[in-house]
Amino acid sequence: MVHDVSGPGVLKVFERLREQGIPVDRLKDPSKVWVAEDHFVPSADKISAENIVKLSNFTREYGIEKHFRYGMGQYGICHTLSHEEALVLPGQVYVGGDSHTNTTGALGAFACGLGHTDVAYVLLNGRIWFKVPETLYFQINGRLPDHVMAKDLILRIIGEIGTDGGAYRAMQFGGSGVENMSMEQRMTVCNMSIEAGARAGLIAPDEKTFRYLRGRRYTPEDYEEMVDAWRRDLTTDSGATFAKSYTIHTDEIAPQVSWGTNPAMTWPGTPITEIPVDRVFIGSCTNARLEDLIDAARAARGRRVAPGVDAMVVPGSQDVKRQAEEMGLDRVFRDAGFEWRESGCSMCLGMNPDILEPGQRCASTSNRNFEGRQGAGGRTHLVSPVMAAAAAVSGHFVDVREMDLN
Ligand SMILES: CC(C)[C@H](C(=O)O)[C@@H](O)C(=O)O
Ligand code: SF4
Repeated sequence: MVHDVSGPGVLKVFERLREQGIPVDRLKDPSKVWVAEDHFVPSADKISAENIVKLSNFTREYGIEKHFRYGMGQYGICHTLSHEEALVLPGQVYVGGDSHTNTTGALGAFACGLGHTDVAYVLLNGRIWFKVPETLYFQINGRLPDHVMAKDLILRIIGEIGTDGGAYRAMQFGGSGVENMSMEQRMTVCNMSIEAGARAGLIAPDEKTFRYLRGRRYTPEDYEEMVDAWRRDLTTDSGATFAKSYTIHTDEIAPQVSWGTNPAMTWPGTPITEIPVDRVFIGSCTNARLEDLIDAARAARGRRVAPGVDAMVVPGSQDVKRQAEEMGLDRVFRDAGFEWRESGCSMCLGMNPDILEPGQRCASTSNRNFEGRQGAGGRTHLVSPVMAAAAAVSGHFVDVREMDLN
């Protein structure tokens, strides 16, 4: 997978190879390649327009058919499309020109992000070299308490092990807590494994996974036979050894609000209700799937965005948007004063016009609170969708467990 940032980056690598006389006139297998336009949107500036032209030329020249174009039918964030369109299947090795490619480990694929040079290599050769990572195993027991979401669980885990706690390891999640999670929640967990430095996030596929991938646009014709093989082969070996194992009881998890400028900093010791917010962003590859929007709507329904707060909802894909609209969620958000937008990365990163102004503080369902991530001089607090919506209607952070949710 390449998108509107990594695609043009890969093409630069192609140019350099061409200068050195290395042939780059055909890809190993264009049917295994797909392209998304998500990072620069919404944007009408020169660089983004040029990048979209480069991507279009690229897919035409190399015969790539799976190109999800901004503004046309189904499009959105690459890590939402990869699942919704069944572009990746359990047991596959999937690489993408984006660090959150880890998300797709939730399907039981070995999925990870690569730099432009490595992506170029894969496109041309159909293979890549990996040092097999050691595995950290997270045994999650129980069921997430009311109002506590997968985002809270993964923020809590990263808070515990640190942003290098998973460095070049696979973080595997299992146990009843994971079995009880929906596919969408599992994606949130694997998505943020990269924030602990992990090479991959991984969840063994189960009946939920198989059901989820059935009947999608790129679900293969012999899918049921594949499922039979996966049921047999893609389970955790009983004698598996892990570099380290952790046990987490879901009832210990509380709603989280990140503090500071990396996703491991979650415990400020300041009452969250004393922290006012200026902006609220419900979106990104971490938390903009249908279930996330349903959860956020529980805090928005029948309420109003607090005066002075600017809040927006950016569905992860146009299919998510359409399904949410069929459920009337757009009305819930709009009536409450949220903006309801077209899909893309939007305010997750400061690469398009959706940015914080200096000094603004944002409750964001995204995954990175690095300095200036959402705009120079802005401050980001990472939260779950329901915590973000609750902050929007309250004007400051609140503990959703104390709220009357609809
Ligand atoms: C722009 C892109 C290459 C980058 C990434 O790889 O993660 C972006 O998606 C991000 O979240 O920072
Ligand atoms: S939504 Fe954010 S984290 Fe995800 S791919 Fe886009 S910019 Fe990266």
